[in-house]
Amino acid sequence: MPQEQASQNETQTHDESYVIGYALEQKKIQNLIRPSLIDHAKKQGIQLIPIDINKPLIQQHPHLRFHCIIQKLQPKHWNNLNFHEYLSKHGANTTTTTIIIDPPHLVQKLQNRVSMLDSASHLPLSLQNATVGVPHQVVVDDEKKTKNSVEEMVMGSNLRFPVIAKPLYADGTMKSHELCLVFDAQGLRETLNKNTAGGAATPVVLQEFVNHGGVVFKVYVAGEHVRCVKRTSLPDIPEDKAKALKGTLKFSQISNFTIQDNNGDGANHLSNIERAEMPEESLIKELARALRERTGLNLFNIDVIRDAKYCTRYLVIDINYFPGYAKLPCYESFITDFLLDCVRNKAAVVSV
Ligand SMILES: O=P(O)(O)O[C@@H]1[C@@H](OP(=O)(O)O)[C@H](OP(=O)(O)O)[C@H](O)[C@H](OP(=O)(O)O)[C@H]1OP(=O)(O)O
Ligand SMILES: Nc1ncnc2c1ncn2[C@@H]1O[C@H](COP(=O)(O)OP(=O)(O)O)[C@@H](O)[C@H]1O
Ligand SMILES: [Mg+2]
Ligand SMILES: [Mg+2]
Repeated sequence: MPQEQASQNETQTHDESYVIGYALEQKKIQNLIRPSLIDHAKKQGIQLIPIDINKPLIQQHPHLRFHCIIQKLQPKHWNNLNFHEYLSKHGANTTTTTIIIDPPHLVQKLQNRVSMLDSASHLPLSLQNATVGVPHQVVVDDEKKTKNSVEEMVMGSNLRFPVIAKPLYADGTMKSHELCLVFDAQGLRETLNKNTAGGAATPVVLQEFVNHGGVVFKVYVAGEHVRCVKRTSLPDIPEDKAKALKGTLKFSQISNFTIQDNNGDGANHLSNIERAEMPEESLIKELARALRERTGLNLFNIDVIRDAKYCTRYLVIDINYFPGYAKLPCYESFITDFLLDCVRNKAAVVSV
């Protein structure tokens, strides 16, 4: 594009300007609301305004009308803000509707690793070869723990070692990201025993561990906008090695690590990440669309792995509400385009 035209586009004035509020915790604001996003949004006619999550919205910015509000909140903050009071003034029955993205009762379903994956099971995807499912899993709560031996839990649920133990509640706490690979019955006994060092508090889900080439595909969704990136994951465990492994291995947020593969011969080889082929774009798009429909949500990402044994078998292992979009290249336009859709084409979004 010629430079003149480019700068003309950048300084282009907008017939309409939109006010979008963000109700987020401080850490999230620092990660997401960077000057580059504020600038990009501004050029598209969007003003991004911080909302104090500790007091009622009705008491804030009395001279502004919010076209849309994005949020990632704990229940106490949701109560503090009292959106309902605000909406009764600026909501659906008035001429100045404020859209709030997304409803908390739907977000809540992603905070439990069973209801989270329910939305991804038996997906109505029509693709030539590929299938998308969820790994086999079982919940262990205190009652189950006292009534069943660990052997019964595993065998009776058609699971086999290794399994991954994950806290049932994915509520954003550090603990909810503390996972554990469990290699044998003794390891599981230790994992389920809170009183031992490294023991996980129940309820936990025990999930089938699936070899997948050490790469997780993260599918970021913002309304109709979808992007998929590759990230580091757990390495494969060959079957013969798995039989010899004992005990447990704790890990946390492994996809945030960058691992340089080195085969031990001093030479740098292509990493698993570089080697891994991306899933077909049509699959990613259909998956995102189906999950938007199933969850009723706009802002989430999906962790997907591809079975190393059957390369057309994909598994959804995690769905996160309002993830770290700033890790995406050019996330500024990704977020801004979604916000523009919200305010221009209200029918395309689901709100409170
Ligand atoms: O902080 P980031 O950028 O690592 O984002 C986290 C996400 O990382 P991702 O974008 O999937 O790589 C992260 O995804 P994972 O669970 O690690 O797959 C969560 O969404 C996390 O939110 P919460 O702690 O579960 O409430 C997200 O944390 P918050 O930014 O919402 O605190
Ligand atoms: N069933 C599974 N089989 C193989 N690896 C898994 C499985 N579930 C999770 N993992 C690995 O563990 C990581 C974290 O698990 P995940 O369910 O996404 O928890 P979190 O919410 O903490 O991100 C994944 O990114 C992946 O690397
Ligand atoms: Mg994850
Ligand atoms: Mg998660």
